[in-house]
Amino acid sequence: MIEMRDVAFAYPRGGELFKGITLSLPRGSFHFLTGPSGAGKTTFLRLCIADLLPTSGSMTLFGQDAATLGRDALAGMRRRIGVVYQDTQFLDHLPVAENIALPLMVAGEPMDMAAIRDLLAWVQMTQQARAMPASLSGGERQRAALARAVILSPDVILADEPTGNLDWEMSLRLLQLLIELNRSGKTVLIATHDLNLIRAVKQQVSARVLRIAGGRLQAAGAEL
Ligand SMILES: Nc1ncnc2c1ncn2[C@@H]1O[C@H](COP(=O)(O)OP(=O)(O)OP(=O)(O)O)[C@@H](O)[C@H]1O
Repeated sequence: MIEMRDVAFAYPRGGELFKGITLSLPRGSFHFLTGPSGAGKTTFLRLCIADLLPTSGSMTLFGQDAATLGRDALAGMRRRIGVVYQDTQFLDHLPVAENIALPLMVAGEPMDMAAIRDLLAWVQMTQQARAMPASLSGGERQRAALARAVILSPDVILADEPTGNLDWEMSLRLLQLLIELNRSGKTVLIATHDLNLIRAVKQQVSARVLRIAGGRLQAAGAEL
């Protein structure tokens, strides 16, 4: 799905953030990305959706070289990748159901009301369909964010500290949804600081844990 070969990245006017990254995220795999604050986890996820491009090395998305993709091709690729951010932004004047449906509108797809209802039920938000985003709890916001990230049926789901503001119980609930997606064949990559959460998930699925630190990406140590 996503492959990187000897990738290095530096922000303009910044030093090299990482280098020598070779990685494959195959179909149906489950990966965690961990590492100290500022090591580059968010940057790495932005590379995975070709929001940023490697400064050297190569990256392929769904078999195509990311550097050669034109705007339309890139937009097509991004539709196949759903992203959940730590602090998800919603359009505050639209109810939850419309917020979840936004990617359909942006993609020019018909409003599939049955799919929206199914997704709301899946994230246990049926009661909140008409609620406004400002009234949601942190856990509800993140579940709505996950529903929005998967409304276009992406092949890959990237989540950047999706449980950062949630308590343990709610974190597990959210992770359970991501596990379900993985079991249905989706590729999942989650950036998180929370090693306990990684341990809990690893009891249920075979997940690879990567650690980014000191500019390098490696398999995490034996503590996991
Ligand atoms: N747009 C940008 N321009 C320049 N430097 C940036 C930009 N975004 C991030 N950085 C820098 O790149 C480094 C990595 O940031 P990044 O957000 O990827 O780290 P992170 O591992 O996700 O951190 P955290 O765990 O705190 O969220 C940081 O030093 C950050 O200041």
